[in-house]
Amino acid sequence: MPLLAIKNLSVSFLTSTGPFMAVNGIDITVDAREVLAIVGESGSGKSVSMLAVMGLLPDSATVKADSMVFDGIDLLRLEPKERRRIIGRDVAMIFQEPMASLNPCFTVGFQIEEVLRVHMNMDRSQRRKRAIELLTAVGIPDPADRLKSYPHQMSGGQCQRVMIAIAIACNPKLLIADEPTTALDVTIQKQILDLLVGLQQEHGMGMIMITHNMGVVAETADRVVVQYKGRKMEEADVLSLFENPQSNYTKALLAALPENATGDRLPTVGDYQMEVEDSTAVKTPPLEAPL
Ligand SMILES: Nc1ncnc2c1ncn2[C@@H]1O[C@H](COP(=O)(O)OP(=O)(O)OP(=O)(O)O)[C@@H](O)[C@H]1O
Repeated sequence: MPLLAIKNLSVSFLTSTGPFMAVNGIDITVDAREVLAIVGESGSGKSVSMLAVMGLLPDSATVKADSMVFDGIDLLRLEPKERRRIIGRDVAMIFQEPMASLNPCFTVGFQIEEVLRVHMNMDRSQRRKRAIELLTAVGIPDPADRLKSYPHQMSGGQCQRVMIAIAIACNPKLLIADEPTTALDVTIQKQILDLLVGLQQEHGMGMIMITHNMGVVAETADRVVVQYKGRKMEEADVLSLFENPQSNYTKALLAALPENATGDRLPTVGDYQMEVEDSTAVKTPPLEAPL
């Protein structure tokens, strides 16, 4: 049984110009201990799909799905309070902007301990001990001292490490990482990816890695879902996707990698004249790389 199985997820937003369909009939599964990457360009509905699982979308969103089963329980059939209890403890999410995700008014120690207080029912000394353990696990030196730091006293990479510490604080079964390295310096990105994959393996978590970066997919994923304009274009294990992509959109994403450039300029996804008619049909594109 998969850890998470979503069937036929759709999300639409009420906007001033009428309803806007951000996610359109997507199925997603991830197994325990598996890393699933959801890849696609900006606006393809990657974040919205996962925010729907977390129950974090605004009131203007309408979420529909046939089922959304996590660890054997259909989240759609739970009372909001019960759903929040499961989601906060067993499913954790980290976001692109670590500085924006942490509260600037509280020390990182307070913010880590708050999660432990709410979800793990630990007393003060247990929380402090666990917070030090967590900062050690995410590679922050002098953890006992750093607990007293405010987010602005730490670098972007360190803040992302703190966010990861908060995310794994309750030993979640599933970790959703939404573009966790995009806002970071290139030299730090690899360290954070390695940290995430290391923790995923050590703790046996399932992980969903949302990214627009095929390099990140290659580094981290076992399996990949490719999304475009709210629809699933392709799903494959990572090797098959890179060696034998089926959809033209995936081919376009791969062709746009700098190492695959063949002409004077990089091809763009637009060069492949994407036309989405239904979740599987994409018109045959001109596949030669542009000159
Ligand atoms: N609250 C909202 N109201 C209206 N439209 C929204 C809202 N949130 C997201 N959208 C739209 O839904 C679509 C999908 O957004 P989403 O953030 O999931 O894209 P994404 O693939 O994760 O891209 P990115 O990597 O840029 O975050 C976008 O067109 C976005 O503008």
